[in-house]
Amino acid sequence: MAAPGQVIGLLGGSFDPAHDGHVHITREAMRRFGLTHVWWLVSPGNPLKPHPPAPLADRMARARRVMDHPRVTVTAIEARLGTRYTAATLRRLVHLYPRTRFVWLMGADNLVQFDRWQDWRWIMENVPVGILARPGDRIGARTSRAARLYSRFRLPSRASALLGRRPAPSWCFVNVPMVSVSSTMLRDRGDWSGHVTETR
Ligand SMILES: Nc1ncnc2c1ncn2[C@@H]1O[C@H](COP(=O)(O)OP(=O)(O)OP(=O)(O)O)[C@@H](O)[C@H]1O
Ligand SMILES: O=C(O)c1ccc[n+]([C@@H]2O[C@H](COP(=O)([O-])O)[C@@H](O)[C@H]2O)c1
Repeated sequence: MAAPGQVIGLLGGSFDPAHDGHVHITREAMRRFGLTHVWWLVSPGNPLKPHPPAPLADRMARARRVMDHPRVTVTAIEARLGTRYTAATLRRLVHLYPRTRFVWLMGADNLVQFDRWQDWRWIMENVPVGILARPGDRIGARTSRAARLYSRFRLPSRASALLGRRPAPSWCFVNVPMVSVSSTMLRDRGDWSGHVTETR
């Protein structure tokens, strides 16, 4: 699945459902962070979210319809590995693919609460992190605890293309054009409730 020399961006998410915002940040991340590939890690369930998402098979099917790019793979690898926490997933991937470079990708909203993630410092210290602007979260992200504690490891956005080749800790925030869609918005509009009412 991964080959030596590749620089693979990992976009973890509930994808409940996948939408144009995910597609947009994936394309921007490939361009800005010098990634050769991106994997969408469709999560068995975000450990911080109280309600379980739609069935994994439905979210995978929708994600594969929405994201059509030869260098993007939609995968349920966390379900296969039996991991739910990102640090555990990354530990396994780094072990399985020692000659591949990984970059953890996330929207700015996740940097705001990153210090609540399990072993978040391990993530910062072992895998470069690429952060993409999201409506409403740009300032909160840049002033977050994680951003402050790791401020001296921040790569300036003009050097973002180097992120995937740098040793951790290294993180970079890029101010990409923003798309305001969210899965919450789509669920609230009734556009998605797994296989039961999906119309697309
Ligand atoms: N419009 C967007 N702009 C920037 N980042 C986004 C956007 N939508 C999702 N992301 C990022 O994609 C990753 C996966 O997101 P997720 O599947 O939780 O979608 P979501 O729209 O945030 O869902 P929900 O509304 O249910 O919280 C996260 O890192 C999130 O920050
Ligand atoms: O590891 C953690 O503690 C942790 C806490 C919250 C979220 N995550 C991961 O962050 C990614 C985005 O989650 P979500 O639900 O906002 O799409 C997804 O891969 C989750 O598994 C991970």
